Amino acid sequence: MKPLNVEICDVTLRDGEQTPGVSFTCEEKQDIAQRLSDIGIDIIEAGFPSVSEYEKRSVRSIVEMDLPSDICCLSRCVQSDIDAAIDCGVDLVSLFFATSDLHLRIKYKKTREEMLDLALGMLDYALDHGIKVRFSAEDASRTDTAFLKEMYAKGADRGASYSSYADTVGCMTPLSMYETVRVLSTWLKNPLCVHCHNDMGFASANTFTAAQAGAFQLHTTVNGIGERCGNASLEEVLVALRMQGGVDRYDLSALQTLSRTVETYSGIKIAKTKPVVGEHAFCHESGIHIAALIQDRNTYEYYPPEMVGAEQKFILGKHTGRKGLEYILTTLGYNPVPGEVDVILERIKSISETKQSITHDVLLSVISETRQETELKKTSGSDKARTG
Ligand SMILES: CC(=O)SCCNC(=O)CCNC(=O)[C@H](O)C(C)(C)COP(=O)(O)OP(=O)(O)OC[C@H]1O[C@@H](n2cnc3c(N)ncnc32)[C@H](O)[C@@H]1OP(=O)(O)O
Ligand SMILES: O=C(O)CCC(=O)C(=O)O
Repeated sequence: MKPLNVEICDVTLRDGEQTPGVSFTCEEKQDIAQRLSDIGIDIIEAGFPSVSEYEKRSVRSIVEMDLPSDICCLSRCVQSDIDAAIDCGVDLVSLFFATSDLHLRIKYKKTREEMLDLALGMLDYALDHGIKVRFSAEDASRTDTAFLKEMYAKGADRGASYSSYADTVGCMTPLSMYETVRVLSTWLKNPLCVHCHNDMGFASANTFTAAQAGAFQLHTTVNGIGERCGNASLEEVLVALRMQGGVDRYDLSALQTLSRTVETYSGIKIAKTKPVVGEHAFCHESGIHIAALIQDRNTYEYYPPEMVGAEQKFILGKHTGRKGLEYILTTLGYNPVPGEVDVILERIKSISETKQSITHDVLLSVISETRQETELKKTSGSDKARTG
């Protein structure tokens, strides 16, 4: 498979931090940046320096880490925002403005032309100060295509390094994303970036589909955190790139620790069923599945857990089958005698049906209870034989 031609700009430290209630300390941001860089993430969006002095210091401190990744920050089309980005010494600034008529009217009270002129002036200002610019359309997915093309064309002509398309309210579907990105990326003079939100649950799918359609820079956040329903999730996009896009240059084995780190720092709990990093991503209870998995893991695991730094787990419960139970007992060093598995299985199912988890301790007590009963039966059997 010819690998997709893409790079990742991870925006956990900026859009991820816009998750309501989340605020990373400078040290936490540095730790996350280091981990992203270790994975091989191409660009790290370190923050939005105009938010506060502390935020500005945090962005600068990440620049000073001198990581192999390029460092980027966000800026409105406002001179003081660009000055703050320049002061931080970032490699790239994402200079954004909202391009939809709705946002232009409500937020800026300006016409398309007025706002584009203002943005182009700010683009020139940033470029004159030697900083690379991503010229970004906020709410691009609800913007008139002719205006979007005009903005991108004028930005590229002035020297913007990238044109960026934000699905700010997550209104795109994979099909509309494919069609839109195909048109834009074949037409554009500079590489296209996509920034997808998750309001319909399509952020990662839209991002991957955009890559297949020709987008170059993909925006992600760890665990998919971000405004409202979040952004495209780094781990999902990286696994899709590896499994379906032929991209193998990122070190996926660090994804579990990165994900737990961001969970701790952000306080945003990861759903158990979250792809790649959820507690259940490689966890199996169903008897039919385990019976097949113990012969060949490909039957119910699309990619090996080790690839993403995780491990396979078998859980006992209502849905356990005989083969799975036998396998677990043998792995734990118990060699069940004939009939024993059936008794243990029945007990496990009925305990589980009272909503109790079958922890290791519960299993041990079920085993020991069953064994005692088997012993008792044996003894009373031999007593009967003696007396009878
Ligand atoms: C889609 C996105 O994720 S965009 C990023 C959103 N992130 C954030 O807003 C988080 C950080 N924000 C903040 O800390 C603050 O909002 C700040 C520091 C940026 C600005 O604070 P304030 O000066 O108090 O402005 P406030 O937030 O009330 O309003 C936003 C202002 O920015 C203006 N603005 C918004 N986007 C842009 C833009 N791209 N270019 C120029 N101006 C813009 C608005 O028109 C409004 O201007 P006004 O004050 O003249 O009406
Ligand atoms: O394109 C960007 O760099 C920022 C846009 C953004 O965060 C959004 O629209 O959600």
